[in-house]
Amino acid sequence: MSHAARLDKPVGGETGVAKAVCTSRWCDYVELAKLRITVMVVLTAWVGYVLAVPMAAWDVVTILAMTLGVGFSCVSSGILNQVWERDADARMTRTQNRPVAAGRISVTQGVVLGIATGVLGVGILYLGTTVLAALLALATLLVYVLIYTPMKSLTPWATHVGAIPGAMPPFIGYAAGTGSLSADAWPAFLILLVWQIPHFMAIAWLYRDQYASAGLRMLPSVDRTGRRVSAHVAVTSLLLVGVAAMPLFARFGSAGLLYGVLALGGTVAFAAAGVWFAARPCDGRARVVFITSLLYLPFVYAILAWDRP
Ligand code: HEM
Ligand SMILES: CC(C)=CCC/C(C)=C/CC/C(C)=C/COP(=O)(O)OP(=O)(O)O
Repeated sequence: MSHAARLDKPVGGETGVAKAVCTSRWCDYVELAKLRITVMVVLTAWVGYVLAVPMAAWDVVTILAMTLGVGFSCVSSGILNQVWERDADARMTRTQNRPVAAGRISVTQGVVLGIATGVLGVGILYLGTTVLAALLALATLLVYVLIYTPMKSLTPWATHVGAIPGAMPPFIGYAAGTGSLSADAWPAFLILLVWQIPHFMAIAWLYRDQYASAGLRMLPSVDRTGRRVSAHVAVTSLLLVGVAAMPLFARFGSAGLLYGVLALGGTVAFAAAGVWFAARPCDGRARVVFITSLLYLPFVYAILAWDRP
């Protein structure tokens, strides 16, 4: 069979963000790597580095090693997750075309690629940045693959556990720059930690039937009334405003007026979307929260990185 790219009609998915279906070998590798999420993860690590190191002291080799190290570690976590979840993935329309679930990449290939990229990522961080950055990346990888992934079929609290590795990349970037962590690294971690709950509850609301039929116990799949989903989204949306205000205080980074106006304004707008969804959960509102979440994170992180004292 030819390995030329075949672009079928885009699959919109319930989130409304269209994705092309592509069945060439290279598309398989790109999909295996979860490239879109990896790009976002690397960007959040960069912000951690920028918060840690003044521009005059930026080191190109460290930045390159951090980029490759975090990138490969994230790719590894995505591959091992897809190997582990291949049966559940095969039962959901959203994920059934993933290369391992669809059998285009074998389990052995997946395990080899997953371990190789993980060793490469953590190794590059160790050799090219700091021991702490490498250890944090290793812990992130292990928690995501060995704790979060199997927890998804057991309890809706898996999401809150998964949010911890999801929020680690800014810490890894900070540690790559300084070899340590201090108070001004915390807001970037906490913003990302709290942001993930509305981000994912919106997605899980839209895919609640698919998650249920795949045996994954996401909150919207087990809470059919939506009351607990509403509570989680409302509380975390409001909490996000609190953690996003932290950088304005001297101890946590002394961000300036630009951050105070634009980033906090953006946070209030995102929180308002979350509260609006929580007031009456429905697909339309969930789609707005999901799309706003993807716009909000790079926006607020860019201002956090830019508006330094
Ligand atoms: C508990 C944590 C998280 C969960 C369970 C989660 C889950 C998901 C899921 C299932 C999608 C796919 C939606 C679709 O198929 O339409 C998605 C999309 C996305 N997520 Fe998350 N996510 C989490 C954390 C993060 C983090 C930490 C980042 C980056 C810093 C991130 C970035 C993205 C991006 C960029 C997309 C859109 C692109 C794509 O669909 O591949 N997510 N998320
Ligand atoms: C340095 C390093 C290792 C970084 C990795 C950071 C990381 C773990 C990001 C992803 C966060 C997350 C829980 C995504 C959802 O996975 P899912 O399995 O619920 O999504 P799926 O259903 O689409 O597979």
